Amino acid sequence: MKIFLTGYMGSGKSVVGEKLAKNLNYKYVDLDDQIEVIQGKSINDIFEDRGELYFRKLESQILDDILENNSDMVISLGGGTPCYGDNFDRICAQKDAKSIYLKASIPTLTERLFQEKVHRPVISHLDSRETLEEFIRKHLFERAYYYSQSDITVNVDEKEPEFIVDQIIEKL
Ligand SMILES: Nc1ncnc2c1ncn2[C@@H]1O[C@H](COP(=O)(O)OP(=O)(O)O)[C@@H](O)[C@H]1O
Ligand SMILES: O=C(O)C1=C[C@@H](OP(=O)(O)O)[C@@H](O)[C@H](O)C1
Ligand SMILES: [Mg+2]
Repeated sequence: MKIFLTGYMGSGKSVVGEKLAKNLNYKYVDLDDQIEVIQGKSINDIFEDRGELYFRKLESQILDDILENNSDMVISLGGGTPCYGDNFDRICAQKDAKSIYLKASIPTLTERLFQEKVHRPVISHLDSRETLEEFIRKHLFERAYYYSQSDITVNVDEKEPEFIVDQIIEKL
């Protein structure tokens, strides 16, 4: 089975995904890490040198490779992956797969992303906590349309990653 983690930046897809894969003894793929390895560049540098559109094309191509692979695996998507092109339709069309939305509140996302925005080119220009929060509010409003079509939703606020893993396994 393939398990896709969806959700906004900072919702914990990478942290939870890795632990979930260990727990299930599944292969683990972080889509962003794959892109960085294949390109030999950080996500920031890809955005800066080639632009977001180029990044979105890579993201979609690597998703194709994952969809063609038949191993059991947990895949941490990027926050934008389900929201571009037909990526989410292709994920939904995959046999023996489940998508899981890690749902975090705006205050939780703002708190986490304010510490880590330098690694995320989509938000790195937002200087204050207030502008970041306002951006997240609008952006999440658009993107939640996609995330909420996932098979399973798990609320992640104030929960340890290990507890979230247990909840996912229970819901699966
Ligand atoms: N359940 C959690 N509780 C506390 N901190 C978390 C939790 N999940 C993720 N984090 C922290 O939030 C930040 C973003 O997590 P990450 O897994 O990179 O999110 P994503 O891949 O969805 O962008 C990291 O610093 C991570 O350690
Ligand atoms: O939401 C987005 O558009 C993005 C999310 C990032 O992944 P995380 O959600 O793991 O931070 C990464 O793919 C890139 O910076 C763009
Ligand atoms: Mg991530």
